[in-house]
Amino acid sequence: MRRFSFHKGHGTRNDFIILDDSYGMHDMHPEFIRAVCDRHSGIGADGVIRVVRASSVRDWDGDGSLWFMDYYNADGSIAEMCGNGLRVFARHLINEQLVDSGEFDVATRAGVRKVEVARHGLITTTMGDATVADEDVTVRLGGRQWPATKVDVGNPHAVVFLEGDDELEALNLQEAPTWEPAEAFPTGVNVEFVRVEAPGRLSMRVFERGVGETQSCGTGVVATAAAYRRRDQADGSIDVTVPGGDLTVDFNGDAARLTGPAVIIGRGEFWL
Ligand SMILES: N[C@@H](CCC[C@H](N)C(=O)O)C(=O)O
Repeated sequence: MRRFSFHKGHGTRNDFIILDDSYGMHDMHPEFIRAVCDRHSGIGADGVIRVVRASSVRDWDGDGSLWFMDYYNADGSIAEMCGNGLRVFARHLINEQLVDSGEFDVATRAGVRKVEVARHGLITTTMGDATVADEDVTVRLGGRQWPATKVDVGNPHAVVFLEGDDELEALNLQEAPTWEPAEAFPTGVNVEFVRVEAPGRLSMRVFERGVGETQSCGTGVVATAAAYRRRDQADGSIDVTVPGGDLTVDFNGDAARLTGPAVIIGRGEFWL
């Protein structure tokens, strides 16, 4: 039997198991990830975040003194980036005194991201460039289809704008959306469904690659805001409401920043 300790946290109810593994000794096998993320027989989470020193990450050739956010989806797949996970990771580093101020850099597979903890408790992170493609793709779900904007936030997104009043709530996201052309997203995609509530105010639901419907997706919120900016030529910060809460995105050119809450809810020990 293997025993390990963990923390659990969430950002707008996108929830994560956090494993401290400074020197990269833990075996992050997909079967292990699936077992701990199982909501019936495991701890239950949308993903696992391993807290590891960048110098212990084989493919990392940047600043080795940083902490690296090693992110896995609940199905065991690796993702390049997780926006909500980054804030939860930052909160954990602060709580565990692994950083010595409220402003620090974090290494991720999508590059280095900056964290700023505000006095009122919200956390702002840089999210890199949100790159909106010129060509739309098609998303299908439940016998319907929509044009979708393809956005890269380090990880892949397809953003669908819905027009009808109750359409967002009526979607059945127990079913996985599909997309065309298949080559547009060779490693899968996160699909966001969006309603514009007012200028600069959006509501969104998401079907995450490697998980299914989640209560929130930080990179999805950034992708949605970037697609909205392009569609409506909008300026200024953009507020996005997801089932799990509220997040705000602002841009400097294509460079996005995401602000929202992050909470550590407890810690425990798991036997496998
Ligand atoms: N929930 C995350 C995104 C996690 C990764 C995603 N499912 C993927 O596979 O790209 C977020 O908050 O950004």
